[in-house]
Amino acid sequence: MTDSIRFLMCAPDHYDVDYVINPWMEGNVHKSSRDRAVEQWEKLYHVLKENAIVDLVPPQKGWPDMVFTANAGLLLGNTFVLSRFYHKERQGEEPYFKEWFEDKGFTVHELPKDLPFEGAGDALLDREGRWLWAGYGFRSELDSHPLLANWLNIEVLSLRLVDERFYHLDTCFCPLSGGYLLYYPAAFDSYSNRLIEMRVAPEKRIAIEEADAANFACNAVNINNIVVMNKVSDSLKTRITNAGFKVIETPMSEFLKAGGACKCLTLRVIEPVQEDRSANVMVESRAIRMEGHLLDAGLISRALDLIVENGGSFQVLNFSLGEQRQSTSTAEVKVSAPSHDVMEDIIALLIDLGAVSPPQELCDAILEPVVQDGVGPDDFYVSTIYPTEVRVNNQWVKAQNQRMDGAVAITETAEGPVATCKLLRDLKVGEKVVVDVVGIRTIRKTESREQRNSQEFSFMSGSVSSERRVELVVEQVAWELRQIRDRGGKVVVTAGPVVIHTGGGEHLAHLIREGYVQALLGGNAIAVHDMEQSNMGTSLGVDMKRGIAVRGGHRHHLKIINTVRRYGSIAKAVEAGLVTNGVMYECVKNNIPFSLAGSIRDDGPLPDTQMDLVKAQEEYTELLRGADMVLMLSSMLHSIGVGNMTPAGVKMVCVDINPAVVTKLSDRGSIESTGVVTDVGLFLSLLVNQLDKLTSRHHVTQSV
Ligand SMILES: NC(=O)c1ccc[n+]([C@@H]2O[C@H](COP(=O)([O-])OP(=O)(O)OC[C@H]3O[C@@H](n4cnc5c(N)ncnc54)[C@H](O)[C@@H]3O)[C@@H](O)[C@H]2O)c1
Ligand SMILES: NC(=[NH2+])NCCC[C@H](N)C(=O)O
Repeated sequence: MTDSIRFLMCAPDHYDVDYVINPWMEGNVHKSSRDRAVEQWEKLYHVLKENAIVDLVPPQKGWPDMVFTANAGLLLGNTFVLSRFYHKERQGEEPYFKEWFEDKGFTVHELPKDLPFEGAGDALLDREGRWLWAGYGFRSELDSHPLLANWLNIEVLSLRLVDERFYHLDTCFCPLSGGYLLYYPAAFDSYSNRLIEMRVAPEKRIAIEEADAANFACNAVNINNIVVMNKVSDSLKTRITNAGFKVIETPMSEFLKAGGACKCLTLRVIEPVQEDRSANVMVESRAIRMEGHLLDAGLISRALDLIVENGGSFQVLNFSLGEQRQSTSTAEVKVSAPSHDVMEDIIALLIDLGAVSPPQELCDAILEPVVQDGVGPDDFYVSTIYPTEVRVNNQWVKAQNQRMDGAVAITETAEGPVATCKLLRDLKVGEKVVVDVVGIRTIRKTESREQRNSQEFSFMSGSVSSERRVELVVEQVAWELRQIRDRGGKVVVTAGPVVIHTGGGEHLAHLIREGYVQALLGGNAIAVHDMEQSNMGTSLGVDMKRGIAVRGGHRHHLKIINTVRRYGSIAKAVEAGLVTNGVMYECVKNNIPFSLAGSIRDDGPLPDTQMDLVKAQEEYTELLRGADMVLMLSSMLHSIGVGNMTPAGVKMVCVDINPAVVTKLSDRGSIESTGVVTDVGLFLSLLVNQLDKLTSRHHVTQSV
């Protein structure tokens, strides 16, 4: 028996599965055998007693989970942090554990109300006493970690649990003596896995498979070189043995039904204490403020979900609900994250939802100089599609040229600071760039309930519409196109060769001729196949009238490329009468600017195809400037390129037969984007039909 090692246990007199608070209890209510549970508990008790001292806390009727003393609290030296249980089913255990530790002379700390922390179930000391691993995500709140660090004067490393089955840290993580660690990596998020890998050398990590994890192999009691656990696979047993430990198996089937095993049934009362330790925790907290239709637009729930999904936790500090239909609500939320990097990721996402710092915490954006042309500082703020303002010299400055995936550069001018979204390659020495995520806000339109509902109906709120709804979307797009044309607005079309292959070319040509398109973006192929069709009646060698391949037709597109190259440009080929109809013909005849961006697939290319991709991106950006609507027609490559350049506020309609492409393009979190999963030829023909109907109806109305 090792004198210095001491455990606390609680006899299973009142143990049963009475309720469901974890996935293991599901379907097991009153299904565990009392006799077998007692037998298994006794066996564990005796194994431990042979190797350590075991104290007992009296069991209490009505608190069946009190057997799991690991959850009583957390001890270090003479300090005990009492658990604050997440579920009311276990909260009644707290006073009994408190009394026991106070009686024994421990200094007992209690967490604030509503800040759950489930003791040694969720906090495990490195066996050398160097730091404390603390879990969060299900039962314990991240915000409890700074308190643990202070009370216990130790470094706390926060680990996020992501698999409900492993809801307590000790179900999937077991530090062993000699710096070894037995753990199940899939129970943690990637940030936590990186942290574990940074602190525990590869040869000391014993990562286990799901089958052993599901048998609670990590829920083991380690006493020096002994590891006591539920039954374990032979291969894992060999690995643990090879690391110098002796494995003692003891059955735990009855406790598994409540989601616990060996380690849960014990609380180590004497832990190694390192003298030269100091409090340290990487957890950061910041407050944010949100205003708008927080409840009925679902903004607040989106914000809170986003915090949790990205590894943070939150506390709603105050919430004032707008009382009238038109009035807005405000909320102040404290966000906590396990590190600065995670905090930045979360805040950047919240900024996109319109979150700002509360007035008392407002400060200027942090700027760092560009020290090499075309390279930003490491921590640069990545711009999004949303209109963005940065705070410079206590003033909000609106960023110019809003686009996603850029940096925000600040230049001082005589009129004051100017903020511009810039691609990394365009950054210049002498400029300053916004880093971190403070002093940045995005401007979200606050639509009234009615506006939102009608837009949602008409544009389906960024949703992907099914075939039977195509006609409805076509009606809406036609309506928008006509409105934009009539007020002298700008519609940019991006299109791939499928438009021509599906017979949509004549319809797109019609739209251009009728003034519905103000710029065309595409690649080599749309122009090649459009002119092939105009000149030879085929598209990629397929006869467009009969729908069959023409003998030798595969050469057609090369011939047209060759001829246009001889003329020197598409415009010259049109002027010379080589091309007499179609998409490119209408662009030339109606002075509609177009840009053809090159790609690795291109044949030829056509003389107009811009093979310098930086220049092509610039041409695209230029043609997109001031657009009211972008119609994306069956080109994943060019449509995604365009999506990246287009700020929020521009209506985007993406038509593609592949739902994944449509989802990627229309899922911009902005109300203006709509996806249509359908054949592009069919879409264009319906659209032209609808526009004709609208126009004739317009004429009729006028003449009445
Ligand atoms: N001969 C050539 O020079 C040549 C030929 C082909 C492509 N290219 C070039 O390769 C690049 C990529 O071409 P891309 O944009 O066509 O390819 P892409 O794969 O990026 O996009 C094609 C899209 O069309 C969709 N689609 C297929 N059938 C459809 C239908 N019936 N209705 C609606 N959508 C449909 C697909 O789901 C896909 O998303 C472009 O730059 C293009 O110019 C060159
Ligand atoms: N430290 C542990 N993992 N304890 C297991 C606790 C089991 C108990 N039924 C609960 O859900 O709270």
